Amino acid sequence: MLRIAVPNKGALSEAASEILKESGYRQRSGAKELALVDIDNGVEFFYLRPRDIALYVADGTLDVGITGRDLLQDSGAKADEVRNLGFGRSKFHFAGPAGKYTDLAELEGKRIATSYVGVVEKFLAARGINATVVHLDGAVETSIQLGVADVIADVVETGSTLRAAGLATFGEVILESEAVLITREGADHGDDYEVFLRRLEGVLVARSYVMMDYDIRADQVAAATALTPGLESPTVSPLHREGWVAVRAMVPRKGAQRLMDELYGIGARAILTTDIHACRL
Ligand SMILES: Nc1ncnc2c1ncn2[C@@H]1O[C@H](COP(=O)(O)OP(=O)(O)OP(=O)(O)O)[C@@H](O)[C@H]1O
Ligand SMILES: O=P(O)(O)OC[C@H]1O[C@H](OP(=O)(O)OP(=O)(O)O)[C@H](O)[C@@H]1O
Ligand SMILES: [Mg+2]
Repeated sequence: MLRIAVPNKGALSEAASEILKESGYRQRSGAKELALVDIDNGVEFFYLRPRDIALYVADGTLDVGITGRDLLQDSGAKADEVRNLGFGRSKFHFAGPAGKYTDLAELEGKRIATSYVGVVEKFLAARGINATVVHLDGAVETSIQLGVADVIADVVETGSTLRAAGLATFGEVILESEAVLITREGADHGDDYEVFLRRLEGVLVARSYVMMDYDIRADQVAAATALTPGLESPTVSPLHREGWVAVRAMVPRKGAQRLMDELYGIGARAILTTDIHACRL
């Protein structure tokens, strides 16, 4: 059986279970369930802290896992990213009292509070900056007010937690993160793994593409299909109306509205987009 680690709590947990459900796998019915066997699909799921998942996967205890890129890098575990999953996006930043810091060189000699000691120490070493790293489990924004740190290094999503604490980021983004699928380097997990990957890929493509249909005059087909080339090639079917054809192609969801405007501009009519729920390419 393929053994898969899924975040049990936190920012990645719900979205991870959601994508697995969309991919046709059983998921647990309550947060207290720690493991679940999906016999029909030959897969066993283990619900674990996202921070621990890379370690289980790297040592071969589990075959595949969903975790955050930042957590994977922080752990230093020898697991590989197989696929980015498009949710749980965040940026890792240094931050201090608003207006007080502008440059990362100012970190020299400071006390830096973080839950991501691995990421921060690697960054400081690469820049040759000497600073003291203070390890906290969470709520790091409060540590400055409480006097245990001068600056923090943390995950920023909307920025509202920083603002509420009177803090602001400074310097460049240290790391752009999102949920990723990880596995052990060089591992061969067999057919159930290949099916798992194809199913996930199908859902990810379905999320980022829409199906577009439109009617157009036959003499404009070349121009229109240049705009909507599809994945393999667009379907062009005759219409009852003389000199017109119907075209069907998958197009990226992002930019679909602009594409509809352009198609309309070259004479296409009855332009429709519809969601795709799953696919195999
Ligand atoms: N708003 C967010 N807050 C925290 N982590 C986020 C956020 N958005 C995305 N993430 C990502 O989620 C992962 C952190 O997961 P984790 O479960 O440790 O977070 P958490 O929400 O802080 O959970 P908890 O605090 O309940 O332990 C990281 O990969 C991080 O980049
Ligand atoms: O930019 P934002 O949208 O405000 O999100 C980022 C905040 O969310 C997370 O905290 P969480 O709620 O997980 O609490 P924790 O620090 O105790 O883990 C993270 O550590 C930041 O504090
Ligand atoms: Mg947290």
